[in-house]
Amino acid sequence: MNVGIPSNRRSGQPGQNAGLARPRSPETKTGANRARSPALGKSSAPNPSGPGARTSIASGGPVGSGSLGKSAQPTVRRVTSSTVEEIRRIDANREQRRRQAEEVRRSRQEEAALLGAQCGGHVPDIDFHRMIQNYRQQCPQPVHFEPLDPAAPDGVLVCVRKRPIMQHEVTNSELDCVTACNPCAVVHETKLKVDGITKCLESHQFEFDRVFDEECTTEDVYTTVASPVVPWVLAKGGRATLFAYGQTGSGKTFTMTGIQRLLTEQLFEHVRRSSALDLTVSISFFEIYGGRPYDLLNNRQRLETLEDANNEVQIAGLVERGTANPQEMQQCIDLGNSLRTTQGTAINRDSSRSHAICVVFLRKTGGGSIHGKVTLVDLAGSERAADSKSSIRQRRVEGAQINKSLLALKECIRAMGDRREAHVPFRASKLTLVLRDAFISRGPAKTIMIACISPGMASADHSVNTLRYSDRLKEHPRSGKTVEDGDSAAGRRLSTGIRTQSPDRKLQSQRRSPSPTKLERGAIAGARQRPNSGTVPDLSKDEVFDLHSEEELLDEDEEYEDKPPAPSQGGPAVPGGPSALAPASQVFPSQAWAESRHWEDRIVTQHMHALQEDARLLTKESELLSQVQQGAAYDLEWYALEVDKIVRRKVEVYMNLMEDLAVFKAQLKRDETHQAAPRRLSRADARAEGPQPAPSTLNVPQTSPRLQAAMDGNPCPQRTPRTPRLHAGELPTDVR
Ligand SMILES: Nc1ncnc2c1ncn2[C@@H]1O[C@H](COP(=O)(O)OP(=O)(O)OP(=O)(O)O)[C@@H](O)[C@H]1O
Repeated sequence: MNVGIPSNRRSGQPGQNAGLARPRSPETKTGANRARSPALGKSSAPNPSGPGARTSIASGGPVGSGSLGKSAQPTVRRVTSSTVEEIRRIDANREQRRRQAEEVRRSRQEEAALLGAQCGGHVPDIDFHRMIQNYRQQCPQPVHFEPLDPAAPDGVLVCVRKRPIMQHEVTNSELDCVTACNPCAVVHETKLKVDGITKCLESHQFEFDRVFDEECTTEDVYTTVASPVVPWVLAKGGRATLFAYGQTGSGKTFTMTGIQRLLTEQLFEHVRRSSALDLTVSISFFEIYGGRPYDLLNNRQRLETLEDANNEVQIAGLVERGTANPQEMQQCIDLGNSLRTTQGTAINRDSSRSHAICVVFLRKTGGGSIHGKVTLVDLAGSERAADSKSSIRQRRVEGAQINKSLLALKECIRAMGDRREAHVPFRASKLTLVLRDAFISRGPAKTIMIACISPGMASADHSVNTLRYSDRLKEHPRSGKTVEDGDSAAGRRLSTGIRTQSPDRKLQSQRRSPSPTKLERGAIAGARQRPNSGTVPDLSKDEVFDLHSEEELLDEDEEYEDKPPAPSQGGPAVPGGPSALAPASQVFPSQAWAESRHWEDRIVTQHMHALQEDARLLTKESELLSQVQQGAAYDLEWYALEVDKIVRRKVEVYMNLMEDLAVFKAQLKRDETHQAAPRRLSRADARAEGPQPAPSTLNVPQTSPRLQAAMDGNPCPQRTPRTPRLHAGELPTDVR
């Protein structure tokens, strides 16, 4: 018999069901709880009737209109079991949950619509957006930017600048995943938990000397980090070096051009004020592209890095322009920036593919000796291997070269930071070679690294790498340690002093691993009591990424060699340096790279010669033709002979070019596949590996003497002597 089941449950009347969701009145609660069986565990009151027993409750009148209600007599007391009560309670809870879920869905939709409107209709992941917002709300107020203290001990100042999110990132529904809260920079990564559904936030936190958010202007950056350096350089006669480092498209050039402009204005003002020092301002501007320096103030003239007997690196032929006022200096800077090598890449439409180095000298008037120096280095953008997977080989080689030199820069800093390493591999790249005095300086020196980061979520892993790279620089001690670059290097003392380290930094410096360990990072986060709304960063994975990325970098290009210096050879005189100089590029070539370079140069030279020869033959040909057409050359047999000679010569020239091209192409292929140890290919190798020139029925020599000379590394081939000009009626003796 169903008397115990309430009719409203069976009839399913909404009004009555809805009423169940209301909080129960104390009376109902008491009665229901008393009736609940102990098996449900909710009631403390024991049920004397035992499990399954029904408790009779006076209903106070008829209930419901269902069949059950009809069968029951109005005067019969309603009987409700504990199970029924439990079902009611569950129903009520479910209903409540449904309403809450509905409420959450509606507010989520509203938020997504709002965010979508801000992002031009592209809705990013709203859950991650909320998590990041939540994280930011819990962040403490950023610390006020204190300008760099010029009196602070020499060392490396590491700052971070986050640029605003760009339209193309918004269009790709990318979230701003970087929280810049001076002195902390946090990169959030979105992850799914192991269940594959639950979203969580992974936050990588770093601490630097200054962290500039997207609201900060270049003036803010300049005033804080660069401006105090100018009076210091004048007063101490020091050397200051500013680097802009970061992923391609992260705002390095934007920041550096602003700093160049502001420095120009400030420098002349201070020089004017310090007229007693009697200084003049001059500027050099060059870029390192593909491992070679080019003068940006001299129409991209190719330069040579030379090393003197004292192991001082000199850049032969680099133009240094004297500037009398800020306008002149700005003109030089604008000229240099306009000549810089740029290319469109997948990340940046106008990506700088070179390291631009602008050196501002303060020299004593008349004497010419350097009083102080400010070097502004706009590093080429670091790239992930994935970013540099361009179909154009040149882009890939550029990317590999850039990464290689940045890796070399890091290695130098790493080696200097490690007291156990006596050798600093400055020669590992041109960049580190020419910047050596930024790190090893006899006088007072300050180095400022501005790490630029993109806020887009697609760049999160790259931003973490940039911050990790910069984090590494903080460990550079510059603390009275002798670092030598090669056994013959004159031992140079690093300028003494180390920045006072925060406990966090000390903690990091004690270790040898590239980044804080999981525990350390946890300790850092804990020490700062910064809430992390996401999961604990999985550093083991980060380490793998870091190693992986380095492997990728190395894999993109051959490992560089760091050989001991060769004895100085005779070379061109360098202004301001000893006459006996050895080209640094010859002393320490990267073998495979040098091999490619050799062939590249040779092919270009060869092509030029072929073109010149062709032009000469063309002139001869047209003269010959006009003679025949005008009837001046009546001997057709002679005419045929001359044409034959011309064509043979042309074929010979182009066959030689084709053969060299075949070798070059095989070399490129070999470089790309990294299969063989670098070695110079012979023509036989090339024939075996590369495409064959078209078989010729003409009896022409396979290799010209000029070409053979070039292949054997002999001096540049001699131009063929010009044949005397033919006049109408004259017979040419030889077309060669
Ligand atoms: N702080 C900023 N505020 C506004 N726009 C910025 C900022 N930083 C960078 N940008 C813009 O971002 C784009 C990329 O910047 P920039 O060319 O300076 O990057 P980069 O790091 O030098 O790249 P690459 O290494 O490829 O040359 C430019 O359009 C620039 O105007």
